[in-house]
Amino acid sequence: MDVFEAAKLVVGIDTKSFEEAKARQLTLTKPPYALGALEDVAAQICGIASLVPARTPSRGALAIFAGDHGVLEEGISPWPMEVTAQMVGNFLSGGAAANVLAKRTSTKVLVVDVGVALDLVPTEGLIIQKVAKGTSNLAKGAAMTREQAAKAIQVGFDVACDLVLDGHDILIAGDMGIGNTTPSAAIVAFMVGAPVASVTGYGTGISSELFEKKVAIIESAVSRTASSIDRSDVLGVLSSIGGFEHGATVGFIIGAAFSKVPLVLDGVISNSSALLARELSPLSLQYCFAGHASREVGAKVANSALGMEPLLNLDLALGEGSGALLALGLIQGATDLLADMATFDQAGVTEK
Ligand SMILES: Cc1cc2ncn([C@H]3O[C@H](COP(=O)(O)O)[C@@H](O)[C@H]3O)c2cc1C
Ligand SMILES: O=C(O)c1cccnc1
Repeated sequence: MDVFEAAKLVVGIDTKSFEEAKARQLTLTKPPYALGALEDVAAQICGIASLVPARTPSRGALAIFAGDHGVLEEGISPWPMEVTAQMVGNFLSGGAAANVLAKRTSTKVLVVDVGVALDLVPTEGLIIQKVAKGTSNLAKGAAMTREQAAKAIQVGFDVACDLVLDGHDILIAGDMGIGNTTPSAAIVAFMVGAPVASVTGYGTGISSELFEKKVAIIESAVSRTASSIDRSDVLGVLSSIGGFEHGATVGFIIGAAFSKVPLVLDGVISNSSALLARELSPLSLQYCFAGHASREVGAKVANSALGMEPLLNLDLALGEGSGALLALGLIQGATDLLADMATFDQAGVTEK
């Protein structure tokens, strides 16, 4: 299905189930609201499932969207481009942080090559849907064409729908792409209208000198974009300052909402992408959880602009889906609590 058509068909979560879940929390053997944010998480899961109590999501799937970035030639990351492809190999052989955390929650790990510069060998667990071999350098002009942006969004949407058809009941957004905190900060600055320096982070750990350079490059790309593109023009924004991972993540978010399954956002790549998904499909955000507050400052700014409270704050600065995977256990626990705790009546506990 065409993702842009699907985006218009996304419906909001079931508010009746959401409210019913909130009411049920008050009947469980605990002081009112004692489970804090977990009560909201469980209610949101019930709203998504249109069922109270909802079944706990137990078949998670992490899609790691991988792509390269032409802007790397400006020296905005200390790591060479080939690390993207090398890390794809690491994901496929199970050695990355995301693999270790995915194993703990029996989450399937899928790598989607949406624009890695090097040719990858077809392997089990790898989907090759290269839009191009890396983006163009956004410091010099548009990062991609509008057609490429649309193609990346479609890839992410298709991956989400296929995973749900395969029986996955919660999706996790991951990323791999050396240099990708640069387009992420550019997207946040442009979409939120915040000063670039206030949304740019240190990525993989850059020096303060490199940070100044990163800010200057993003500032010039954002002002080039602002002169000709409107915030509601998602293809325009992506083509000007985005990455293929961002495009795919936009589609992945819409695909989850269209398929009525929850999706856990990770760090600054998925948070910035969610700002774009909101333009195409505002209701799709009702299916999203902010997994964590990344150390990358743009992630925090994006989450607050989206009105989302991150579930964890662990000072992670990794991406890959790592923070979202950690939040998955928490979402599962919250859903279990609503379903399995005894009520005051059942347990014979006196209510105040
Ligand atoms: C070995 C390694 C593993 C990673 N896993 C995720 N990232 C993360 O760091 C990169 C973004 O940071 P920057 O914009 O500073 O390059 C992305 O690849 C992201 O997925 C990694 C980076 C490295 C080096
Ligand atoms: O916020 C993130 O996900 C992040 C931070 C640093 C490097 N890569 C990703």
